[in-house]
Amino acid sequence: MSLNPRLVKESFSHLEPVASKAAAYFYGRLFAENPHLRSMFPPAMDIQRERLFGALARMVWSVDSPEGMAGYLGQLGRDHRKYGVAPEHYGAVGRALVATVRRFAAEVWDDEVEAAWVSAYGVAAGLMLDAARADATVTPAWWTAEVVGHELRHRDIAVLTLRPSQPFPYLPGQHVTVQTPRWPRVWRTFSIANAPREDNTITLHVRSVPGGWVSTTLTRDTRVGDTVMLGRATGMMTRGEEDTRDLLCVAGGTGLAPLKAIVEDVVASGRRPDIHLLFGARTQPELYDLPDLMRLQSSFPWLRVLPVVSDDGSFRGMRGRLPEVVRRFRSWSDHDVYVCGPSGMVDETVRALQEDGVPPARIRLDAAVTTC
Ligand SMILES: NC(=O)C1=CN([C@@H]2O[C@H](COP(=O)(O)OP(=O)(O)OC[C@H]3O[C@@H](n4cnc5c(N)ncnc54)[C@H](O)[C@@H]3O)[C@@H](O)[C@H]2O)C=CC1
Repeated sequence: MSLNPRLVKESFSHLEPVASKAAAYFYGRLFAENPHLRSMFPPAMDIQRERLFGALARMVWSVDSPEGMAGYLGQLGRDHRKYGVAPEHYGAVGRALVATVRRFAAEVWDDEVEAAWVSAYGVAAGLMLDAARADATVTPAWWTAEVVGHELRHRDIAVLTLRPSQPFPYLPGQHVTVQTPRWPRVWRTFSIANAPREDNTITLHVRSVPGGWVSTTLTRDTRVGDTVMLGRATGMMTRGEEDTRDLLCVAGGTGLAPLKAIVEDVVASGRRPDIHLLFGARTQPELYDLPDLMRLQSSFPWLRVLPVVSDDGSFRGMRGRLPEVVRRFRSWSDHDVYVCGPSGMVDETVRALQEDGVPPARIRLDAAVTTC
């Protein structure tokens, strides 16, 4: 059976306009044929459905680029270890997937298209399984971690320090998935807010969002001494050895977390680039980490921390929306720039930077972190 990227892509385009229906059908079919698999998934499947489609779309669009496919699916395979996924589950998923595409791409479906999907899924599953097997020889599927610090810095924002029970490797700028005992099988992603420490602890900045099971539990119902589970750290918003330019970090709200980790890492490296850290919040009390940032600034004179408040006329410091402050402050065209925060803020800030002449390759963002 040959891999035929064109047939896979053409047939998949019939699913895209009906993505949520197709995802619901896929899981319905999977659980009807394999009821024992239902207990591996969280009670509410909405985020799961979105993730499935996002993952499928990435697989399909990289199907003719072996490197892109291997990189992404390898990561996915390693990440799926924490769900308890075993080799036999791949067959069940493959059958439900092919049945789903057959149903929603019925008008173009024939034996050739079916063969193309079976072949593409076989390659994808093989890449995921190989990566998961190799990973199992070097790291656990997940880590337990004790909560050793919990500070409610604002009504809705907590800073948690966790001590994983085994060495927890990560790079500054990466994020981690967290599960709490209150919500089994519900994993949510948070950025790590510190450069690696000798005591192996990590810090997370968590804002409780309305309806957010994990974020609310971590903010309001978690205490020192509690235990959580961590998945492996992932993410591409990291610094390379060759990154030696001055830095601009633009942080909106808890989007500060990964940028603080990067700044701490630069400070610890002994290098001395100028760093501007714009930390934006809607109100002054939401500048939840300012005292810590000011301490960091006083120990590293090349760092300038600039708090910016958007919705509070009584704030006596810099006021405005982050993208506008970025625009009016100075030109950043010779800087490496990291941007993290609400998606609207990130999009607008990126536009401002591009208009200023910062090349896209020097603007670093973190992909799709949903924290709720
Ligand atoms: N690794 C990642 O990608 C991470 C992403 N985040 C994301 O950061 C966000 C933080 O949310 P909050 O703390 O509630 O921030 P927030 O809503 O309180 O806003 C923080 C700052 O961003 C500005 N802002 C918000 N929306 C804007 C828009 N559309 N255009 C221009 N400026 C805007 C505000 O004026 C304020 O200065 C969440 O969406 C979270 O998912 C947080 C941590 C890590």
